[in-house]
Amino acid sequence: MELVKEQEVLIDIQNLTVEYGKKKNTILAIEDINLEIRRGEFICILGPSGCGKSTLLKTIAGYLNPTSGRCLMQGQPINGPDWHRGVVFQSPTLYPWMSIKDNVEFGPRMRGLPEKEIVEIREHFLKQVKLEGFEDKPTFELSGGMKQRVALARVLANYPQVILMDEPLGALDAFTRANMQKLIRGIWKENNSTIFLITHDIDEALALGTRIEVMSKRPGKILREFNVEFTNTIYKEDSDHIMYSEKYFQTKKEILDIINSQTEE
Ligand SMILES: Nc1ncnc2c1ncn2[C@@H]1O[C@H](COP(=O)(O)OP(=O)(O)OP(=O)(O)O)[C@@H](O)[C@H]1O
Repeated sequence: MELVKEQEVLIDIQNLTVEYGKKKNTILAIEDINLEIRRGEFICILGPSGCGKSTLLKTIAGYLNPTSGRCLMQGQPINGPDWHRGVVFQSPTLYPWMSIKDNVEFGPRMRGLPEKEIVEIREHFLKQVKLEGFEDKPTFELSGGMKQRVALARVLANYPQVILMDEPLGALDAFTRANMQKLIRGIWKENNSTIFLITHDIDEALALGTRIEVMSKRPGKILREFNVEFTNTIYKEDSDHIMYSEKYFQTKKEILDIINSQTEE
């Protein structure tokens, strides 16, 4: 943990409150959130349904403005979406008429990179998400897991400073989900990425995160923070065999108790 503390703060959220609507019809979604995201962290957000997790992510992405408080990236207020924060949603937002190749090349092409570099980036990231050989397939033909891998490659191709994921695996079957978790962990490690991921699945947060933030019911506040490192120990080296520890089950129960306390009337 000491090492992480020395890393640069990429996102600095200070007393963030976000409301929807105007005047009498406002909905207070999140209230007074303070959170720092440091380079290399894998932050997982858990909380009851409707507590404001997506609102927090959308504010970091720059889609929503703070009602009060601040959301800074490398010291500068976030004023709108940009390539430094790549977003992966539950339903992959791909261009369905385009091939996998064109979807992944889209960002680098928009940034005006030379053709040779665009091809290198595309080949590198399609290999990383294990889709080499599928370049020319149109994306409407793909399974849910494949689409999500294209969405991930498309975000990675922009070399974002932070990757924001809003329940990226929520719509996948259990088997594909487990494979995708492994893939995301591998990419995070290999690229030394910084990831902020929303999930409803405590096991997913425990298996991936280096820090878990548990939110209250709406208006969402951060109730507890858990520094965890099961992501580095949970898999036996070079195998798919998962090793759960006493500490794992203890932490899971603590988180479950907090979330249950927020959903009981
Ligand atoms: N555009 C909007 N206008 C008004 N209210 C909204 C809007 N978007 C979200 N909300 C409300 O704000 C609250 C927080 O929503 P948000 O989607 O951030 O929660 P969440 O924790 O991500 O939900 P879930 O777990 O169900 O995905 C909810 O009560 C929701 O109904």
